[in-house]
Parts: sequence; C-alpha cells; structure tokens
Amino acid sequence: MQVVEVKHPLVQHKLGLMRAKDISTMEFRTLTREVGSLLTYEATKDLELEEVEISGWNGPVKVQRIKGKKVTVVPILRAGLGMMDGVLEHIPSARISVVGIYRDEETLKPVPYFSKLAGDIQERLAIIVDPMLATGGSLIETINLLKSKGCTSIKCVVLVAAPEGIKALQEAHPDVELYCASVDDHLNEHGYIIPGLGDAGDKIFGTK
Ligand SMILES: O=P(O)(O)OC[C@H]1O[C@H](OP(=O)(O)OP(=O)(O)O)[C@H](O)[C@@H]1O
Ligand SMILES: O=c1cc[nH]c(=O)[nH]1
Ligand SMILES: [Mg+2]
Repeated sequence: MQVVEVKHPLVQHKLGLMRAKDISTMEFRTLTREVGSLLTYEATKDLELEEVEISGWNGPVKVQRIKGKKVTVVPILRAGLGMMDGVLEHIPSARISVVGIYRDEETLKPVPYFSKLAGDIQERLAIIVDPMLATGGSLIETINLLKSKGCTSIKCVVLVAAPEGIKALQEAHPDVELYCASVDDHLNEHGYIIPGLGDAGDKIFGTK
C-alpha cells in the first residue's frame, strides 16, 4: 500500500495549529478544510492529462486537460464532512458519496448507519476523506462497502494516521493509497491517536 505523509510546510504548519488545546470550533473547522485541500492537491498529482486544441485569444492553442476517471468524494460522517469542501475546491464537479459510520466507544468497532453512493461509483475514482485513521475500522468498513459496489480505484485522505490503523488498512486493502499530514505515535487505551487531535468530529461540529 502506498502511504504518503505530506511534509509540505503549509500542511505541517496548519496541522501544528490544529493540535493546540484551546483551539476554537471555527479555527479547527477552517484548518480541517484547508489541510484537506492541500492533501487533495498531493493526492491528485497523478491524474492523467490529455492534450486538446482550443480557440485561444490569438488563435488555436494546445492545452492540457484532465483525462482520467471521474471522481466521487466519500466523506465518512460526521468528521469527514469537514474535509469535503477542501476536495471540492479542486474538483467542483465531483459527485458526493456519503457514508455514515461511527465508532462504538466501548468496542471501538465501526457501526455503519447510512450510505448514499454515486450510482456509477464503479466508474469513478473514490477519494475517501476522514480526519482520523485510528484503529482503521471505519476506513476499512467504508472501503469494503465501496468495493462491494464495484469501485476499484480508491484513495484515502486523512489528517492524522496511527501506525496501528495503517497496518490494519494495509492488511485489509493493500491496493488503496493513503495520504496524510502525519503518521502519529500510537493509540491510547481508549483508541485515541497520540498526540493526535482529540475527537475531530466533536471539534468540527462543536459538540462536546
Ligand atoms: O479508525 P477508527 O478506530 O475507526 O476511528 C476513526 C473514526 O472515528 C472518528 O469518527 P467517530 O466515530 O468519532 O464519529 P464522528 O465523526 O461522528 O464523530 C473518526 O472521524 C473516524 O471516522
Ligand atoms: O484520536 C481519535 C480517534 C478516533 N476518532 C477521533 O476523532 N480521534
Ligand atoms: Mg467523533
């Protein structure tokens, strides 16, 4: 599995701001979208281009245009919604395939509760967004669902990933790509990423 930790200074600076204890809901939400946007820039660097001729201001001109597959963004509810607009900034025509999964606080197992996928998802590149990859259960469950509908091209974009979650993802789905701003140190006994960001969903939605 390809794992890319994006070391760009803007990404690292913004992620650092997100780790502050007393960050406001507004700041956390804004930074989630901004880092999501920067990671998307990196995650789409291999999209295929084709040359086409258009009418330019001074006559015909050859330009580059994205050729490859169409895209669907897959936010995992709730926290993934915070990154969705960061993807859409770059790919405004993308379809949105929403997956609702929460993590049971006791068992840490993923609990699916909603899905509404693009009807032609088997023809699309799926870019899954969720700020946190902890045990990996939520992301693995989401990929299981997408693959069961015929989707074969999947990239995952997360802000922070735990080594334990990366290992689980690698074992379950070695064919996907993972982009993150940081591979953090470990999971604590409650399944929270250390140093991590805390509960990303609560911070984005202001529900603590
Ligand atoms: O890798 P895992 O161990 O599955 O944990 C990661 C998941 O946990 C969080 O969601 P949460 O269950 O808190 O739901 P929320 O987004 O509604 O807050 C997070 O946004 C991921 O979806
Ligand atoms: O650290 C973590 C782990 C799971 N979900 C979060 O929001 N944060
Ligand atoms: Mg949460």
